[in-house]
Amino acid sequence: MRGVWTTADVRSAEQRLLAVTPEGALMRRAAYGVSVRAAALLTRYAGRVAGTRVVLVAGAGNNGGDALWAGYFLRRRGVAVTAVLLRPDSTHPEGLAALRRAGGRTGSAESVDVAGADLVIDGVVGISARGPLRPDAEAVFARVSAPVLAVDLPSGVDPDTGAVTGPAVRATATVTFGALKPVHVLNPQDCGDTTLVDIGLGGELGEPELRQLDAADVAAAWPLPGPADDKYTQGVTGVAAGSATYPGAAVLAAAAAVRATAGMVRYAGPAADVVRSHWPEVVATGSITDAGRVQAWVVGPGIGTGRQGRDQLAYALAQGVPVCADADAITLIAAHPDVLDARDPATPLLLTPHDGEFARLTGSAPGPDRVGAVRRAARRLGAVVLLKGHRTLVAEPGGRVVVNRPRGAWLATAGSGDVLSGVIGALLASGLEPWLAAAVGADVHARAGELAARGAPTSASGVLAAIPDAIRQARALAA
Ligand SMILES: NC(=O)C1=CN([C@@H]2O[C@H](COP(=O)(O)OP(=O)(O)OC[C@H]3O[C@@H](n4cnc5c(N)ncnc54)[C@H](OP(=O)(O)O)[C@@H]3O)[C@@H](O)[C@H]2O)[C@@H](O)CC1
Ligand SMILES: Nc1ncnc2c1ncn2[C@@H]1O[C@H](COP(=O)(O)OP(=O)(O)O)[C@@H](O)[C@H]1O
Ligand SMILES: [K+]
Repeated sequence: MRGVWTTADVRSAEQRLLAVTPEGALMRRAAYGVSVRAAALLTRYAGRVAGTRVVLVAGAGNNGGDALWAGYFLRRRGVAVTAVLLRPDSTHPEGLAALRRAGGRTGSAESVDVAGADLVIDGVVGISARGPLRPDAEAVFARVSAPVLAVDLPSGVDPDTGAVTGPAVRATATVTFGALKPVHVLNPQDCGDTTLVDIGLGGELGEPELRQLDAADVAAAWPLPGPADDKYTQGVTGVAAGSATYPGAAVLAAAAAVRATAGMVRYAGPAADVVRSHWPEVVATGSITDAGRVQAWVVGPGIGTGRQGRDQLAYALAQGVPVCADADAITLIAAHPDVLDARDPATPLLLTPHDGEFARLTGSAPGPDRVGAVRRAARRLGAVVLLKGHRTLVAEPGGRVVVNRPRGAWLATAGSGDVLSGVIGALLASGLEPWLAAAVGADVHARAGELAARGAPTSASGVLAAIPDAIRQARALAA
């Protein structure tokens, strides 16, 4: 798992490291990393490094200092460097002196030929950023047509939430230092391709704010049958979904559970005939009370919000096995919180709302601080909460949050959420703890979306069919 730390965590870790590091060493290390990435971008976009033109946009603090020092290193590679000083009176003095010493020039926003640059380096503001770009910086970036390399993070984007509430830099690439910050994983669109430069912060960082799974984490967690296994030992998934009018949700959720693991899948509900006709390996019954034993229940997709759905949910919650409550089950819990009384508090509960369901469940939309919102909801509900969206967030009551890596927006298609709940249900049935089940399920779901699409729109059935390839992909990358 990769960690992601808040700006407050990074700042205090930097303070501890600064105390034992020679003056200016960290900044030069950081800036050298920026210059290396800048040279790679120049090679890619201008075909060469020496003889190109780079414009630095430097603000008042150390972020500007990094940019100026990066300019110093680029000068040594034959690049013509000009810095726009947004706050000439409070520009980082050592960085400015170094740039000048190396033959770099400076100018005002009006005098520098920003439009003629081969690359622009954004050193306006870093982890001390508050709010959007101010008008002077906004005016400079309005004239930029070259690729932009952001120092630490794209200025104007909130470092801790990734939210954009006004003018902001949209970077081609970002070089960050010491640790990934939330902006890099919550707003990859504005960061572009992010590289992390090691400045020796590792030992100073505590618990991360967010985590990201690697293929190795997914491969290690994914249940595979072993020599001693049979269809029961791998966990039986129960799916209570769909209705006579809407059998699709039932078919998709049950089929996703079939695709995800090798054990057995039971379906219970009014779409039993349809499910059976599409997926003969599913053991289907009309009523949840006749379903037989399972090791986890998925309940909710397409069950409706009436009496029947409520009874199914209450029954599933009373069985003493983990429950993944999705779609209508979430709406039912929001409308009748007492339905949760049927659950033994020790029985894991996992909720998978989209934004609308989240608002119903908690009384307010997630808002710009999605991590804070999902973390609070998990704590209050005593459940794992998976908040859907372009980036899926999974929080557990103890506060740990995983953010998945979006792989395009292919999953924005009807029924793909039903597929996700089936996958997660199968993982719960196999015995994975709910937080990990939701996180690795979301990862494979996103991989399946990308594999199904291969550059053209896909559908929930396409995502479903690609689940085995998604699992193979994670395992191959981890090998
Ligand atoms: N510490 C270390 O060891 C290392 C640190 N490193 C580097 O230092 C960076 C942090 O530097 P920092 O703390 O000096 O602040 P920084 O982000 O440059 O902001 C400066 C000032 O900008 C202003 N400002 C705020 N919002 C704004 C906005 N929206 N638009 C425009 N201006 C805005 C605000 O001042 P104000 O104008 O509000 O008085 C603020 O004080 C970090 O990101 C990394 O790049 C690396 O070298 C590695 C080693
Ligand atoms: N723009 C997007 N980019 C990536 N994933 C998305 C996007 N929009 C939705 N998704 C994903 O697609 C799934 C949709 O689920 P849901 O809203 O329950 O739809 P449905 O009810 O039609 O199945 C979720 O896993 C969600 O995270
Ligand atoms: K920046």
